[in-house]
Amino acid sequence: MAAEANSNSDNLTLDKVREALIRQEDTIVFRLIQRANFPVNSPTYDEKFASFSGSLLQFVVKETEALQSKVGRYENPEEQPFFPENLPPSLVPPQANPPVLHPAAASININEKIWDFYFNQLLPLFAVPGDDGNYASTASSDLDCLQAISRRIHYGYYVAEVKFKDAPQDYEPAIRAQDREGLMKLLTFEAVEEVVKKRVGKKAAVFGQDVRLVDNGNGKYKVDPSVVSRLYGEWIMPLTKLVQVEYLLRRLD
Ligand SMILES: O=C(O)C(=O)C[C@]1(C(=O)O)C=C[C@@H](O)C=C1
Repeated sequence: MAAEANSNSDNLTLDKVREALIRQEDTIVFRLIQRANFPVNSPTYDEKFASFSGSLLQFVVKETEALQSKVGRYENPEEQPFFPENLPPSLVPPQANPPVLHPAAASININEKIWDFYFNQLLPLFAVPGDDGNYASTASSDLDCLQAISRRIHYGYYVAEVKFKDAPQDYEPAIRAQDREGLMKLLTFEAVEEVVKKRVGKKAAVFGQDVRLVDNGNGKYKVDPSVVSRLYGEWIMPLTKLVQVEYLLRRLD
């Protein structure tokens, strides 16, 4: 169950879900700043590292996800693993909260797309070229970024659920017609997207400034605010909308 929204579907409102998305912006911006402390460190991603069967990054992600699965991380619908195959079961008793989401949410995991844009497009925009040898820290920092971004995007389940509950008469015809485009139009609020892009850029400027006692810093940011706005505009919001559409398409099953 979503810790940040509410444990009861009747208490779930669009305002509350949007507040949860706003809080997650802070986490994402801070984690990008953390990752930007290291250069690209490309050996982290070499197809084969030392005696591992894949890269050091894959090893860190798979082993971390296995541990987190045992302690119940993936019992939360918005927490989706990057390597869902063969994850060990949770050893933690399930929570007694009534489910808020349609069970279809469990089958929607778009982490492959997130992995792809993060490593192939985003990372080169905010990590400087170079190699300082800190591969383990780099990999865990990447995983921190990936998990925060993935959680935010899969939070689309709750956004979609609340929109559906607020206006079933608008959504049901498009769902019955399996009309992706129609659903996309219904759930899109361009004015909200513009505000989100501006706000996350501002957060990157505020959180990522160089703080000095004597003067007001050097005007440089740890992560370029325009890259954070772009992250939201090109990837995070479009993929959150994709999760919403996928969820709604199955909402009446
Ligand atoms: O706030 C909403 O209504 C959402 O659906 C979330 C979100 C976003 O990802 O931030 C996505 C689509 C909307 O066009 C606006 C914002």
